[in-house]
Amino acid sequence: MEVEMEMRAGEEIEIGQDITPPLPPLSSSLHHSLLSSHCSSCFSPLPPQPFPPLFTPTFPNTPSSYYCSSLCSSADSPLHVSSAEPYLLLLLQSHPSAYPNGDSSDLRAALRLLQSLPATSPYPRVAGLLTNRHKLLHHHDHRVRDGARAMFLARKMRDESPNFSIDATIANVAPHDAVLEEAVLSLVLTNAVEVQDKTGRTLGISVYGPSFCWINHSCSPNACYRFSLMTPPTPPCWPETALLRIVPFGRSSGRATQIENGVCSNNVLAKESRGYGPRVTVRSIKRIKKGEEVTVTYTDLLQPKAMRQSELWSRYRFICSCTRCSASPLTYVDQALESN
Ligand SMILES: C[S@@+](CC[C@H](N)C(=O)[O-])C[C@H]1O[C@@H](n2cnc3c(N)ncnc32)[C@H](O)[C@@H]1O
Repeated sequence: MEVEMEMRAGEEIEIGQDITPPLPPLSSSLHHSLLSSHCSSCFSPLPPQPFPPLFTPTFPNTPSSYYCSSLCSSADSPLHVSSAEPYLLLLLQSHPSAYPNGDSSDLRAALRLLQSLPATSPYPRVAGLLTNRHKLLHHHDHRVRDGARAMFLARKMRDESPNFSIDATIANVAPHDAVLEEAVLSLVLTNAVEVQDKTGRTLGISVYGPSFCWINHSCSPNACYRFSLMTPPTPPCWPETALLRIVPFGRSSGRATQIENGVCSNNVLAKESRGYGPRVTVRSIKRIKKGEEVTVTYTDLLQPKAMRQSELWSRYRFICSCTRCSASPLTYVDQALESN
């Protein structure tokens, strides 16, 4: 039976309080267009050129990862290479039709996650995180099919290196070869958040553990989140339970039950978390009673209801039924947004 996860307040929470510690990402990746201007490890802008090469790209004249310091390079470049990212970037450069989406950040975050996952990962959850693979594929989601195929090809090229031929590799992919890649890419599309700097500029995406990813959406949320960009060496990794003021609940057949073991012991990837990269902290924006569900928004709340719903459907394939969306007549705020 499928269990849906949610997070609830474990204690009374006043407005404007941090309710999680700064949580490190399981996987993150810069947006494709920022690869040559920002550090792939800490996401900060690269110093002006020329700066000493800190990492030699696998393929010359192909987009790659660059780093602002030798610490960032030694923290991140082994995963960049072992996850098959250089092969994906080479593939997308020479065969852009392999993933017409343009931005490769979701595929790269998924490749990195795949590299650090335990070999036996159960479906429909991987490391506790919902994949939503069936739901996304059921709605003919080409992002998942095309993206998983590109990920599969990149991993195959890495494994066959140096004897691969891109054209021969593409021709030899069978329709059901990329099931694992489909699951992990679906997980990224379902759970990743856009990382923004202090000015609100979007830098890339990150996937966090269950303490963050089990928080559901509401168009009238009681919490928000912010990022802190961390340069290695970072302060010691917070145990996920330190300062964690929210507790996980599993809902099946409408009934919600608290998950006894807490988040940390359920999080098989907690030990694998990179410790560097953008950390996320959740903060209350309303008073939250003990036992009340904690929610954030997955969409721009300054849009009319129809646009919010359409965005949530096209990205996540769910219809929001929060109090604001089901209010009839429309709330005062929604009336004002509709008339603009
Ligand atoms: C980041 S996960 C949130 C945790 C998720 N409920 C779980 O069981 O792991 C995002 C997914 O949760 C579900 N979800 C989140 N907010 C929702 C809402 N307000 N109504 C219905 N489904 C929601 C959707 O399936 C969405 O793709």
